[in-house]
Amino acid sequence: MSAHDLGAAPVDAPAGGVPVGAGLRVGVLALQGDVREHAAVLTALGAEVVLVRRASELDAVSGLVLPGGESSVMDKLTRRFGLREPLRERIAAGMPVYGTCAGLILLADRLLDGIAGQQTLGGLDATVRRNAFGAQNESFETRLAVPVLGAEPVAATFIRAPEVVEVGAGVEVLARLADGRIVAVEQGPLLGTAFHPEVDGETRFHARFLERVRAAA
Ligand SMILES: NC(=O)CC[C@H](N)C(=O)O
Repeated sequence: MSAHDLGAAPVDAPAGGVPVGAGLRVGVLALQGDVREHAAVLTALGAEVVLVRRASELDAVSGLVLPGGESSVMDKLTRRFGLREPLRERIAAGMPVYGTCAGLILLADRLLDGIAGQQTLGGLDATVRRNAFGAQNESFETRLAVPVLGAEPVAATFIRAPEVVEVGAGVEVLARLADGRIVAVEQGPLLGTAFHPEVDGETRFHARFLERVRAAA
């Protein structure tokens, strides 16, 4: 499904008719990765979306999505664009953030199997292993139970995905694969998934992120 299709897809407004993102201005870190897909989902949920490439754009948003892509490249680009420290400050100050795949890697306090010198932004008290699924399983789709999102399972696409190998006491595990591996977590305003709901028309994680943004505002 293309970003255009996602943007055009009707999304049911919640009871009462007001979209979950109405009146909220949120960002998508737009240095690299699947920026358009996230922007389309957030727009469909009623939010105003800012593509964040510089600190002044970060200042203008009250929540941020870290997209999928390549975490080592995003790490380098956040430093080159002078975004690393502003991002760390906003995360430390409690800004709601949703990271998918490479974005989850960026959020994690501890990283295994990064490239030499690779850093994360941190904030999420978790250890994440990059490219955790071997060559035969580099990309796969599955349906996942995510009880906090309701009874309907989540369609989850994994693309050279990380896994969460350890979490601190303050982190809630939202979903595991059948083999027990942790693939969705939440710690206060920080939400992370190893997979890509934005490519499957799955909007519930983004809606949950937007609810956090509204609560923090
Ligand atoms: N789909 C993805 O975001 C892949 C993540 C990528 N393997 C990384 O290390 O950042």
